[in-house]
Amino acid sequence: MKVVEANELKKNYGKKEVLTNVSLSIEGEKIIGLVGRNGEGKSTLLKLISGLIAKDSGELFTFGEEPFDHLFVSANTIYIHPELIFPSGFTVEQICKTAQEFYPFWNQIIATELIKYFGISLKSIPSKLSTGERQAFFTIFGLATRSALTILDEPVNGLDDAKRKDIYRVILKDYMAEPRTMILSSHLVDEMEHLLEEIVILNDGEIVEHCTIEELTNKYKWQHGAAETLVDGIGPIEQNALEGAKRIVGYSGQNNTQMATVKEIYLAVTSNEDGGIDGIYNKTK
Ligand SMILES: Nc1ncnc2c1ncn2[C@@H]1O[C@H](COP(=O)(O)OP(=O)(O)OP(=O)(O)O)[C@@H](O)[C@H]1O
Repeated sequence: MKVVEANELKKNYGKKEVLTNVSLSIEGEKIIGLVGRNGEGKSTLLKLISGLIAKDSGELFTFGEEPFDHLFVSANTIYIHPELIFPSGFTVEQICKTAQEFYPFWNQIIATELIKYFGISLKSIPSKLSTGERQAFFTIFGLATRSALTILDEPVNGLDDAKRKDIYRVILKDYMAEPRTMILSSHLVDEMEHLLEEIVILNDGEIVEHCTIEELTNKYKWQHGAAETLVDGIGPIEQNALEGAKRIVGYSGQNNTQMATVKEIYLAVTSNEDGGIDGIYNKTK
């Protein structure tokens, strides 16, 4: 069964069109990265998949069901995001205890041991934790539910370098201990790339790429040469005094190419080629 299936999915907030035409198919146990620029609609898509908000039109199925307000979907899906709110006054320990009643595969040992490892007191109240501590708790909570569809929206938000490294390791270990479908959304593509089997790139209300990391890096490459010799590319041309111009292009066998990183490809695929910040300042001259 497909875990997620979307066809021509649309979502607006009032007059603001956010998702205009999303088609997506996710199946199997794997870790998938969802990336896109700020405000492109990643969280909106994840909320739709989790059944927290309703679509406007198109088709959307999670575990074969229309997800909005669907008990089976909510029992098998966890959506963790930095603005998560737990019942006020509940301690971390009480939240974990209550979670056992909601989540049939809840792993109490993993939850409490990881919470302690990250230096969080079981007696603390999430709203009183520091941003990084709270996020670590949220991500641990999401993983400990062991939900068949585990969605982590910005799982390392506010965490320092060392803690981010730890959280990535925890995500991978937890996935290996209990393989399931995980969707991670983050802007730190280069940091989480090693965890991902597939990547989904959202841009202008649509999915512009959904493939394995290997397919992505085989598809787009840096092309080098004099500016006038470069074929039309997708990214901005970067001038380099020694090497001539270079840009990322859909690879079509040119021999003046070299591998681009996932982050470079993501930035090129989602760039809007207006005048940018330079253009704004040039207007004032
Ligand atoms: N409840 C809402 N009401 C009105 N507009 C909303 C609402 N939620 C989100 N938006 C708008 O929809 C757009 C997409 O928001 P969303 O949070 O899905 O983007 P995102 O890709 O997750 O962004 P970011 O990377 O900055 O977290 C934004 O322009 C946002 O302002």
